[in-house]
Amino acid sequence: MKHAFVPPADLEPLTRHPKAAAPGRHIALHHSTCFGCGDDVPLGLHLKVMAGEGLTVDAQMPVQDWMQGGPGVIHGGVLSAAFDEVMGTSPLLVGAPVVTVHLEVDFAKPIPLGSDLQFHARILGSERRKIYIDAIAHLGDPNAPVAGAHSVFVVIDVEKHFAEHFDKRVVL
Ligand SMILES: CCCCC/C=C\C/C=C\C/C=C\C/C=C\CCCC(=O)SCCNC(=O)CCNC(=O)[C@H](O)C(C)(C)COP(=O)(O)OP(=O)(O)OC[C@H]1O[C@@H](n2cnc3c(N)ncnc32)[C@H](O)[C@@H]1OP(=O)(O)O
Repeated sequence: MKHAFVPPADLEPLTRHPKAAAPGRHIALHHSTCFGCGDDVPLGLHLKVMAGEGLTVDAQMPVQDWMQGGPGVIHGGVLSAAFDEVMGTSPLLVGAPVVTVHLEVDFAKPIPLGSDLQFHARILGSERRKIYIDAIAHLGDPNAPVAGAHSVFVVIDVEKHFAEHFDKRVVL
């Protein structure tokens, strides 16, 4: 798949945290009203990101009617949000809470409503506080991706980062 993003060639390798979720287990450390992964939001992606082998994660998302952009196909922004969630969860494998600073998405094929979209993301490495990640989405054959993404996340101190906004959080 065509893409323009070039990660730095000299990224530091990262290693799995000893307490990281085992391959095949759900990585559950975000909050229940998150648009991407929360169980308590009526309109959300409800993604369950699963630890994979090494520094990889997997997720699956049924493409529902409300996600429509062009007639009969997924909206590019919904797909981008799903990539953000899947990739943003993966640094928990290395014990690092992050926020997104950069996200690029390549749309290779129209993705029909009603399809079962699969995601696979991998951590490429780090440079200081930045973690580079890429991902693909496919409809059953990982060798035939329908979309791809590249991202840069930055490791944060969660309490400090959200201190100013925490009181405005939505609790359902
Ligand atoms: C109780 C509630 C708990 C909630 C917990 C939430 C999250 C964390 C926990 C776990 C994560 C689990 C699951 C997450 C799932 C999904 C993830 C969704 C993530 C999102 O959806 S999150 C929303 C959108 N996100 C933002 O809301 C970020 C806004 N942003 C900032 O808050 C600042 O930007 C900050 C703090 C990130 C950095 O600021 P700073 O002052 O600390 O540091 P600085 O500026 O030096 O940047 C450091 C290095 O990043 C480079 N850098 C900066 N910007 C760049 C860019 N655009 N492209 C390439 N590189 C960039 C610099 O160049 C430098 O690199 P270098 O080291 O090479 O100089």
